[in-house]
Amino acid sequence: MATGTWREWTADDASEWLSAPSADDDKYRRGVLGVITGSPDFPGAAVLGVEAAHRTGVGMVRFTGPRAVRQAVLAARPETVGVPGRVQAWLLGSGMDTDHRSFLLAGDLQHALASGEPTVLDAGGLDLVGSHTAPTVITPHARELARLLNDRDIDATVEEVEADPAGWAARAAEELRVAVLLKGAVTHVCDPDGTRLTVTASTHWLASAGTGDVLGGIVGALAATHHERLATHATAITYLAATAAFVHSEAARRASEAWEGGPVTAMDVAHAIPPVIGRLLRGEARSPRP
Ligand SMILES: NC(=O)C1=CN([C@@H]2O[C@H](COP(=O)(O)OP(=O)(O)OC[C@H]3O[C@@H](n4cnc5c(N)ncnc54)[C@H](O)[C@@H]3O)[C@@H](O)[C@H]2O)[C@@H](O)CC1
Ligand SMILES: Nc1ncnc2c1ncn2[C@@H]1O[C@H](COP(=O)(O)OP(=O)(O)O)[C@@H](O)[C@H]1O
Repeated sequence: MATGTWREWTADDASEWLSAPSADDDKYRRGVLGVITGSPDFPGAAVLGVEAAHRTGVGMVRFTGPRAVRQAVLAARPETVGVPGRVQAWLLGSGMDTDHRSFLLAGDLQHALASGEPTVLDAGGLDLVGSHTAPTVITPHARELARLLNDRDIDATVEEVEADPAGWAARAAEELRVAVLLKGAVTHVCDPDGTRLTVTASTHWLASAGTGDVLGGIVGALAATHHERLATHATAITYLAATAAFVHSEAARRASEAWEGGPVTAMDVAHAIPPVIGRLLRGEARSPRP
Protein backbone atom coordinates (compact mmCIF):
# COMPACT_ATOMS: atom_id res chain seq x y z
CA MET A 1 0.00 0.00 0.00
CA ALA A 2 1.40 3.45 -0.90
CA THR A 3 1.04 5.78 2.07
CA GLY A 4 3.24 8.82 1.47
CA THR A 5 6.36 9.72 3.37
CA TRP A 6 6.87 8.76 6.97
CA ARG A 7 9.11 10.86 9.22
CA GLU A 8 10.88 9.67 12.37
CA TRP A 9 9.80 11.79 15.38
CA THR A 10 12.85 13.25 17.14
CA ALA A 11 13.74 14.52 20.61
CA ASP A 12 13.48 18.09 19.27
CA ASP A 13 10.00 17.37 17.93
CA ALA A 14 8.88 15.80 21.19
CA SER A 15 10.21 18.64 23.32
CA GLU A 16 7.92 21.07 21.49
CA TRP A 17 4.89 19.10 22.71
CA LEU A 18 5.80 19.04 26.39
CA SER A 19 5.20 21.80 28.89
CA ALA A 20 5.98 22.40 32.55
CA PRO A 21 3.45 24.11 34.84
CA SER A 22 3.75 27.88 35.23
CA ALA A 23 3.02 30.20 38.19
CA ASP A 24 -0.50 30.68 36.83
CA ASP A 25 -1.33 26.99 36.79
CA ASP A 26 -3.38 24.95 39.18
CA LYS A 27 -4.40 21.33 38.88
CA TYR A 28 -7.49 22.09 36.79
CA ARG A 29 -5.78 24.51 34.45
CA ARG A 30 -2.94 22.00 34.06
CA GLY A 31 -5.43 19.34 32.94
CA VAL A 32 -7.53 16.55 34.38
CA LEU A 33 -7.35 13.11 32.77
CA GLY A 34 -10.44 10.97 33.21
CA VAL A 35 -9.64 7.26 33.14
CA ILE A 36 -12.04 4.36 32.59
CA THR A 37 -9.86 1.28 32.29
CA GLY A 38 -9.27 -2.13 33.89
CA SER A 39 -11.53 -5.02 34.81
CA PRO A 40 -11.58 -7.73 37.46
CA ASP A 41 -9.41 -9.84 35.12
CA PHE A 42 -6.99 -7.00 34.33
CA PRO A 43 -6.81 -4.55 37.23
CA GLY A 44 -3.10 -4.12 36.51
CA ALA A 45 -3.78 -2.37 33.21
CA ALA A 46 -5.61 0.38 35.11
CA VAL A 47 -2.88 0.67 37.73
CA LEU A 48 -0.19 0.95 35.05
CA GLY A 49 -2.01 3.54 32.94
CA VAL A 50 -2.80 5.70 35.96
CA GLU A 51 0.78 5.48 37.21
CA ALA A 52 2.09 6.53 33.80
CA ALA A 53 -0.34 9.44 33.59
CA HIS A 54 0.79 10.78 36.97
CA ARG A 55 4.45 10.36 35.99
CA THR A 56 3.83 12.32 32.78
CA GLY A 57 2.85 15.36 34.83
CA VAL A 58 -0.90 15.78 34.53
CA GLY A 59 -2.80 18.10 36.91
CA MET A 60 -5.13 15.35 38.18
CA VAL A 61 -6.09 11.81 37.33
CA ARG A 62 -9.74 11.01 37.90
CA PHE A 63 -10.42 7.26 37.84
CA THR A 64 -14.05 6.28 37.31
CA GLY A 65 -13.53 2.75 36.01
CA PRO A 66 -15.06 -0.42 37.49
CA ARG A 67 -15.48 -0.42 41.28
CA ALA A 68 -13.60 -3.70 41.53
CA VAL A 69 -10.54 -1.96 40.10
CA ARG A 70 -10.73 1.38 41.87
CA GLN A 71 -9.30 0.07 45.13
CA ALA A 72 -6.17 -1.26 43.42
CA VAL A 73 -5.69 2.01 41.53
CA LEU A 74 -6.06 4.17 44.67
CA ALA A 75 -3.83 1.87 46.71
CA ALA A 76 -1.05 2.14 44.14
CA ARG A 77 -1.45 5.88 43.53
CA PRO A 78 -3.43 7.67 46.28
CA GLU A 79 -3.14 10.99 44.42
CA THR A 80 -5.83 9.66 42.10
CA VAL A 81 -9.35 11.01 42.58
CA GLY A 82 -12.01 8.28 42.53
CA VAL A 83 -15.19 10.27 41.99
CA PRO A 84 -16.74 11.74 38.83
CA GLY A 85 -16.23 15.44 38.06
CA ARG A 86 -14.51 17.79 35.68
CA VAL A 87 -12.40 16.06 33.02
CA GLN A 88 -10.43 17.57 30.11
CA ALA A 89 -9.35 14.38 28.32
CA TRP A 90 -10.22 10.69 28.51
CA LEU A 91 -8.31 7.41 28.47
CA LEU A 92 -10.71 4.53 27.80
CA GLY A 93 -10.44 0.79 27.42
CA SER A 94 -7.06 -0.59 28.55
CA GLY A 95 -7.58 -3.92 30.33
CA MET A 96 -11.24 -4.12 29.34
CA ASP A 97 -13.07 -6.77 27.38
CA THR A 98 -15.53 -5.55 24.76
CA ASP A 99 -17.52 -8.79 25.10
CA HIS A 100 -18.12 -8.31 28.84
CA ARG A 101 -19.28 -4.72 29.08
CA SER A 102 -21.90 -4.14 31.76
CA PHE A 103 -24.83 -1.81 31.11
CA LEU A 104 -23.37 0.61 33.66
CA LEU A 105 -19.92 0.57 32.10
CA ALA A 106 -21.33 1.02 28.58
CA GLY A 107 -23.20 4.08 29.86
CA ASP A 108 -20.09 5.55 31.46
CA LEU A 109 -18.09 5.05 28.28
CA GLN A 110 -20.79 6.66 26.14
CA HIS A 111 -21.03 9.54 28.59
CA ALA A 112 -17.26 10.07 28.31
CA LEU A 113 -17.41 10.01 24.51
CA ALA A 114 -20.34 12.44 24.49
CA SER A 115 -18.39 14.94 26.61
CA GLY A 116 -16.54 16.13 23.51
CA GLU A 117 -13.19 16.03 25.29
CA PRO A 118 -10.06 14.62 23.59
CA THR A 119 -10.03 10.85 23.88
CA VAL A 120 -7.56 7.96 23.77
CA LEU A 121 -9.16 4.62 22.87
CA ASP A 122 -7.11 1.55 23.81
CA ALA A 123 -7.64 -2.24 23.89
CA GLY A 124 -11.23 -2.93 25.01
CA GLY A 125 -12.30 0.59 24.02
CA LEU A 126 -11.23 0.35 20.40
CA ASP A 127 -14.66 -0.72 19.17
CA LEU A 128 -16.01 2.67 20.27
CA VAL A 129 -14.21 4.43 17.43
CA GLY A 130 -16.64 6.19 15.18
CA SER A 131 -18.92 7.44 17.93
CA HIS A 132 -16.40 10.17 18.82
CA THR A 133 -16.75 13.84 17.97
CA ALA A 134 -13.65 15.17 19.75
CA PRO A 135 -9.97 14.78 18.81
CA THR A 136 -9.40 11.05 19.23
CA VAL A 137 -6.52 8.64 18.86
CA ILE A 138 -6.74 4.86 18.83
CA THR A 139 -3.76 2.85 20.13
CA PRO A 140 -4.01 -0.72 18.81
CA HIS A 141 -1.30 -3.32 18.28
CA ALA A 142 -1.38 -5.36 15.06
CA ARG A 143 -3.84 -8.00 16.33
CA GLU A 144 -6.19 -5.37 17.64
CA LEU A 145 -6.04 -3.34 14.42
CA ALA A 146 -6.76 -6.41 12.28
CA ARG A 147 -9.74 -7.24 14.52
CA LEU A 148 -11.02 -3.67 14.42
CA LEU A 149 -10.82 -3.50 10.62
CA ASN A 150 -12.50 -6.91 10.25
CA ASP A 151 -15.35 -5.67 12.44
CA ARG A 152 -15.78 -2.82 9.92
CA ASP A 153 -15.85 -5.30 7.02
CA ILE A 154 -12.30 -4.53 5.91
CA ASP A 155 -10.35 -7.73 5.33
CA ALA A 156 -6.95 -7.65 7.02
CA THR A 157 -5.11 -10.52 8.66
CA VAL A 158 -2.70 -10.04 11.55
CA GLU A 159 0.09 -11.21 9.25
CA GLU A 160 -0.82 -8.58 6.65
CA VAL A 161 -0.84 -5.79 9.24
CA GLU A 162 2.50 -6.97 10.64
CA ALA A 163 3.99 -7.10 7.13
CA ASP A 164 2.85 -3.57 6.22
CA PRO A 165 2.15 -1.60 9.41
CA ALA A 166 2.59 1.75 7.64
CA GLY A 167 0.06 0.86 4.97
CA TRP A 168 -2.54 -0.51 7.37
CA ALA A 169 -2.16 2.30 9.91
CA ALA A 170 -2.75 4.84 7.12
CA ARG A 171 -5.69 2.84 5.74
CA ALA A 172 -7.25 2.65 9.21
CA ALA A 173 -6.86 6.40 9.72
CA GLU A 174 -8.61 7.08 6.43
CA GLU A 175 -11.39 4.53 6.86
CA LEU A 176 -12.10 5.25 10.52
CA ARG A 177 -11.46 9.04 10.26
CA VAL A 178 -9.32 9.00 13.40
CA ALA A 179 -5.69 9.39 14.43
CA VAL A 180 -4.01 5.99 14.70
CA LEU A 181 -1.05 4.94 16.82
CA LEU A 182 -0.16 1.40 15.71
CA LYS A 183 2.18 -0.17 18.27
CA GLY A 184 5.18 -2.33 17.41
CA ALA A 185 8.98 -2.31 17.35
CA VAL A 186 8.38 0.68 15.09
CA THR A 187 5.27 2.57 16.14
CA HIS A 188 3.35 4.25 13.31
CA VAL A 189 1.34 7.37 14.10
CA CYS A 190 -0.85 8.91 11.42
CA ASP A 191 -4.14 10.67 10.77
CA PRO A 192 -6.67 11.27 7.99
CA ASP A 193 -4.99 14.60 7.14
CA GLY A 194 -1.86 12.81 5.96
CA THR A 195 0.47 13.26 8.92
CA ARG A 196 2.79 10.22 8.97
CA LEU A 197 5.22 9.72 11.87
CA THR A 198 7.28 6.83 13.17
CA VAL A 199 8.90 6.17 16.53
CA THR A 200 11.50 3.41 16.50
CA ALA A 201 11.69 1.71 19.90
CA SER A 202 15.00 2.22 21.66
CA THR A 203 14.92 -1.25 23.24
CA HIS A 204 13.11 -4.47 22.44
CA TRP A 205 12.73 -5.10 26.17
CA LEU A 206 9.55 -3.06 25.67
CA ALA A 207 7.91 -6.17 24.25
CA SER A 208 6.43 -7.27 27.59
CA ALA A 209 2.98 -7.28 29.16
CA GLY A 210 1.60 -3.98 30.33
CA THR A 211 3.91 -1.60 28.48
CA GLY A 212 1.05 -0.71 26.14
CA ASP A 213 -1.08 0.24 29.14
CA VAL A 214 1.73 2.57 30.24
CA LEU A 215 1.76 4.15 26.80
CA GLY A 216 -1.99 4.78 27.06
CA GLY A 217 -1.42 6.71 30.29
CA ILE A 218 1.25 8.88 28.67
CA VAL A 219 -0.92 9.73 25.65
CA GLY A 220 -3.86 10.50 27.91
CA ALA A 221 -1.83 12.78 30.16
CA LEU A 222 -0.42 14.72 27.20
CA ALA A 223 -3.94 15.12 25.78
CA ALA A 224 -5.14 16.46 29.15
CA THR A 225 -2.29 18.93 29.54
CA HIS A 226 -2.86 20.16 25.98
CA HIS A 227 -6.66 20.34 26.19
CA GLU A 228 -6.74 24.04 25.32
CA ARG A 229 -4.61 23.53 22.23
CA LEU A 230 -6.71 20.53 21.19
CA ALA A 231 -9.90 22.60 21.48
CA THR A 232 -8.69 24.77 18.58
CA HIS A 233 -6.26 22.41 16.80
CA ALA A 234 -7.72 18.91 16.72
CA THR A 235 -4.84 17.61 14.62
CA ALA A 236 -2.47 18.20 17.54
CA ILE A 237 -3.61 14.80 18.87
CA THR A 238 -1.37 13.12 16.27
CA TYR A 239 1.76 14.99 17.39
CA LEU A 240 0.92 14.38 21.05
CA ALA A 241 0.55 10.66 20.37
CA ALA A 242 3.94 10.55 18.62
CA THR A 243 5.46 12.47 21.52
CA ALA A 244 4.00 9.95 23.95
CA ALA A 245 5.50 7.07 21.97
CA PHE A 246 8.86 8.84 21.98
CA VAL A 247 8.75 9.45 25.75
CA HIS A 248 7.69 5.81 26.28
CA SER A 249 10.59 4.51 24.21
CA GLU A 250 13.12 6.73 25.97
CA ALA A 251 11.74 5.77 29.38
CA ALA A 252 12.19 2.11 28.47
CA ARG A 253 15.77 2.79 27.41
CA ARG A 254 16.52 4.59 30.69
CA ALA A 255 14.85 1.86 32.72
CA SER A 256 16.87 -0.83 30.97
CA GLU A 257 20.10 1.13 31.38
CA ALA A 258 19.40 1.27 35.12
CA TRP A 259 19.54 -2.53 34.96
CA GLU A 260 22.72 -2.49 32.84
CA GLY A 261 20.80 -3.16 29.65
CA GLY A 262 18.70 -5.89 31.23
CA PRO A 263 14.94 -6.48 31.17
CA VAL A 264 12.39 -3.96 32.36
CA THR A 265 8.87 -4.26 33.67
CA ALA A 266 6.05 -2.01 32.55
CA MET A 267 6.12 -0.29 35.95
CA ASP A 268 9.87 0.34 35.54
CA VAL A 269 9.04 2.14 32.29
CA ALA A 270 6.39 4.27 34.01
CA HIS A 271 8.82 5.21 36.78
CA ALA A 272 11.44 6.30 34.25
CA ILE A 273 9.13 8.83 32.55
CA PRO A 274 9.94 11.90 34.74
CA PRO A 275 13.67 12.13 33.94
CA VAL A 276 12.92 11.70 30.23
CA ILE A 277 10.47 14.60 30.38
CA GLY A 278 12.88 16.66 32.49
CA ARG A 279 15.65 16.24 29.93
CA LEU A 280 13.37 17.02 27.00
CA LEU A 281 12.06 20.15 28.72
CA ARG A 282 15.63 21.31 29.30
CA GLY A 283 16.28 20.79 25.60
CA GLU A 284 18.99 18.26 26.29
CA ALA A 285 19.54 15.99 23.35
CA ARG A 286 18.89 12.34 23.85
CA SER A 287 22.13 10.48 24.59
CA PRO A 288 23.34 8.51 21.58
CA ARG A 289 21.94 5.06 21.25
CA PRO A 290 24.45 2.21 21.56
N1 LIG B 1 -1.30 -6.43 33.79
C1 LIG B 1 -2.40 -6.28 33.07
O1 LIG B 1 -3.50 -6.08 33.60
C2 LIG B 1 -2.31 -6.38 31.61
C3 LIG B 1 -3.48 -6.23 30.88
N2 LIG B 1 -3.48 -6.28 29.53
C4 LIG B 1 -4.77 -6.16 28.88
O2 LIG B 1 -5.11 -7.41 28.39
C5 LIG B 1 -6.06 -7.28 27.35
C6 LIG B 1 -5.65 -8.16 26.19
O3 LIG B 1 -4.49 -7.62 25.60
P1 LIG B 1 -3.63 -8.44 24.56
O4 LIG B 1 -2.61 -7.50 24.04
O5 LIG B 1 -3.14 -9.72 25.15
O6 LIG B 1 -4.72 -8.76 23.44
P2 LIG B 1 -4.55 -9.63 22.15
O7 LIG B 1 -5.62 -9.23 21.25
O8 LIG B 1 -3.17 -9.59 21.63
O9 LIG B 1 -4.76 -11.12 22.64
C7 LIG B 1 -6.01 -11.60 23.06
C8 LIG B 1 -5.83 -13.09 23.41
O10 LIG B 1 -5.41 -13.80 22.24
C9 LIG B 1 -4.44 -14.79 22.56
N3 LIG B 1 -3.20 -14.58 21.77
C10 LIG B 1 -2.88 -13.44 21.13
N4 LIG B 1 -1.69 -13.58 20.50
C11 LIG B 1 -1.26 -14.81 20.76
C12 LIG B 1 -0.08 -15.54 20.40
N5 LIG B 1 0.86 -15.00 19.61
N6 LIG B 1 0.05 -16.78 20.87
C13 LIG B 1 -0.92 -17.32 21.64
N7 LIG B 1 -2.04 -16.70 22.01
C14 LIG B 1 -2.22 -15.45 21.57
C15 LIG B 1 -4.22 -14.69 24.04
O11 LIG B 1 -4.99 -15.69 24.67
C16 LIG B 1 -4.76 -13.34 24.42
O12 LIG B 1 -5.28 -13.34 25.73
C17 LIG B 1 -6.11 -5.79 27.00
O13 LIG B 1 -7.26 -5.23 27.56
C18 LIG B 1 -4.87 -5.24 27.69
O14 LIG B 1 -5.03 -3.88 28.03
C19 LIG B 1 -2.25 -6.41 28.77
O15 LIG B 1 -1.87 -5.09 28.50
C20 LIG B 1 -1.17 -7.12 29.56
C21 LIG B 1 -1.01 -6.60 30.95
N1 LIG C 1 9.66 -6.07 19.44
C1 LIG C 1 9.45 -4.89 20.02
N2 LIG C 1 10.46 -4.03 20.21
C2 LIG C 1 10.25 -2.85 20.82
N3 LIG C 1 9.06 -2.43 21.27
C3 LIG C 1 8.01 -3.24 21.10
C4 LIG C 1 8.14 -4.51 20.47
N4 LIG C 1 6.92 -5.09 20.45
C5 LIG C 1 6.08 -4.24 21.05
N5 LIG C 1 6.71 -3.12 21.44
C6 LIG C 1 6.14 -1.98 22.14
O1 LIG C 1 5.71 -2.45 23.42
C7 LIG C 1 4.41 -1.97 23.74
C8 LIG C 1 3.46 -3.18 23.84
O2 LIG C 1 2.14 -2.75 23.93
P1 LIG C 1 0.93 -3.77 23.84
O3 LIG C 1 1.10 -4.66 22.66
O4 LIG C 1 -0.30 -2.98 23.94
O5 LIG C 1 1.15 -4.66 25.13
P2 LIG C 1 0.25 -4.80 26.44
O6 LIG C 1 -1.16 -4.94 25.94
O7 LIG C 1 0.75 -6.04 27.09
O8 LIG C 1 0.44 -3.60 27.26
C9 LIG C 1 4.05 -0.99 22.63
O9 LIG C 1 4.42 0.31 23.02
C10 LIG C 1 4.91 -1.45 21.44
O10 LIG C 1 5.22 -0.38 20.57
